[in-house]
Amino acid sequence: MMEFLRDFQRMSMYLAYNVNVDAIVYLNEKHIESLIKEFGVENIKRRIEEYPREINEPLDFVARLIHALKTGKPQAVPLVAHEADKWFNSRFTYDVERIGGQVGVIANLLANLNFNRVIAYSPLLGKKQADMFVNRDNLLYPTIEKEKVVLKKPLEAYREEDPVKINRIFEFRQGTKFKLGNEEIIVPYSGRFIVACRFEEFARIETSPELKPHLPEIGDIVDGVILSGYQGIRKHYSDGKDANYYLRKAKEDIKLLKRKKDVKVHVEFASIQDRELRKKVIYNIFPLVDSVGMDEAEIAHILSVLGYRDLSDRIFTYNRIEDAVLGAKILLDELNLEILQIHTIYYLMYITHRDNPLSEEELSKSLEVGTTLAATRAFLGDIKRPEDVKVGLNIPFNEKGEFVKLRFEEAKAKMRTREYKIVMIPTRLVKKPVSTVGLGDTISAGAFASYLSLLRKNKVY
Ligand SMILES: Nc1ncnc2c1ncn2[C@@H]1O[C@H](COP(=O)(O)OP(=O)(O)O)[C@@H](O)[C@H]1O
Ligand SMILES: O=P(O)(O)OC[C@H]1O[C@](O)(CO)[C@@H](O)[C@@H]1O
Ligand SMILES: [Mg+2]
Repeated sequence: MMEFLRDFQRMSMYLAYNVNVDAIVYLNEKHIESLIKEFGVENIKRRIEEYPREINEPLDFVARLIHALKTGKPQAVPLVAHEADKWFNSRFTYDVERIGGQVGVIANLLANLNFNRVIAYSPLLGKKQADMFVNRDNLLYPTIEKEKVVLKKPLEAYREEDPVKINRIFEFRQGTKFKLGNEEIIVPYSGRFIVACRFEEFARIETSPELKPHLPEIGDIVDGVILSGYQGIRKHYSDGKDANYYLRKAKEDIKLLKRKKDVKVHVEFASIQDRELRKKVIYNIFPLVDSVGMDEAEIAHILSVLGYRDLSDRIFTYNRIEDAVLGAKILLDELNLEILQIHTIYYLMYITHRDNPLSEEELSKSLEVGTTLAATRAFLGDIKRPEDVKVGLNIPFNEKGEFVKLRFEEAKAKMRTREYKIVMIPTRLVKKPVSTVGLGDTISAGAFASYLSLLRKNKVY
């Protein structure tokens, strides 16, 4: 771990596109019971059956939240109605506000780990968001002056008029018990439910036309790129633009970043409820990038739109390791990724093609960086300096670890895996995490950065 931390100080990373404020509520039994009382058991059950993919009114939220609590899976559902947005403010008081979005979470993490340089871009940068970035010399926002890139601290670069996006995060904990009519529900795993604000003003996920021509030089000066935020694209915009337009722009960005130097690009996937949009993002973006990270709910969602509905349902319902391995093989092959990383509550997994230059041992080490950082953040709430990571190193691997390893070996023995390298490690799991939102982003950033560092060591990058 420590050798990676040293290496990180020589590395630079470019991040785009999403930064927001996460307004967090720690859900307790009282909150849930009072929502059920207010909206009525039958209404909620009916709405769960209808499975709304957007929040147009509060009942949509309550239904999807209760559904998420039953499965214990991480979920994010878009909020599209302004009325419902107001309801959240009147109905909940938020326990904490912190920086969110893959770019927000990862930028602060890498800057605090003393990366040489973290260039964090998002099309909008309001004051509140600029304030939430750590104020350090190695965390910079790209601006353009006299047609040249000038990297500035976010606090010197924000635009007063830019709106600030607020997502509502509901943190739930394993073992929380409540009744839905006669049904007793016990939340099986801890996690977060995200009400992702999707108003049009926040949905223009793109690089500004001024910055865009400079992406080749940015790609050239960094060691890696982490992209996310495609989940915020809409199908249609009021000016006639559509998802195809923004995805074409997104593809251009990746090609530009790789133009001067074939810099490795990681995409951190996030939940996309709309099946058509999800499919578009997968088919447009994944084939252009080297590495993708996601959680177990997201791989199930992806497999479902790629036509593997049974497998998808099995992953969602039974959490079996052989299903996750099979799903990962399908994804790696169909989209021809260099490396795919899946994080779940009990284990992390990498799958690559057999010819990947890293050994399975090295790949495992890279995953360990991911889970150690996540455990540190789960325990402390934040990682403020490299030394904090010692805390994560003292968190034991979870108690299902041995079982996970056994099932993984069994799955490998049963399946055709010769063409791949597949490694799995148990997670270091914090019993009472400060919060869980952003832990996946943390894992992926640590795993990708250490993957790059190992490629470097092997002189293949
Ligand atoms: N209490 C915990 N301690 C350590 N790691 C955790 C804990 N809870 C969750 N994690 C890790 O964080 C991951 C969450 O990832 P994800 O669902 O992508 O979250 P997000 O998108 O909010 O970053 C889990 O798969 C698990 O590996
Ligand atoms: O999809 P959006 O609205 O960009 O938000 C991403 C969400 O995912 C997270 O980055 C966690 O992965 C949250 O911090 C954030 O609320
Ligand atoms: Mg995630």
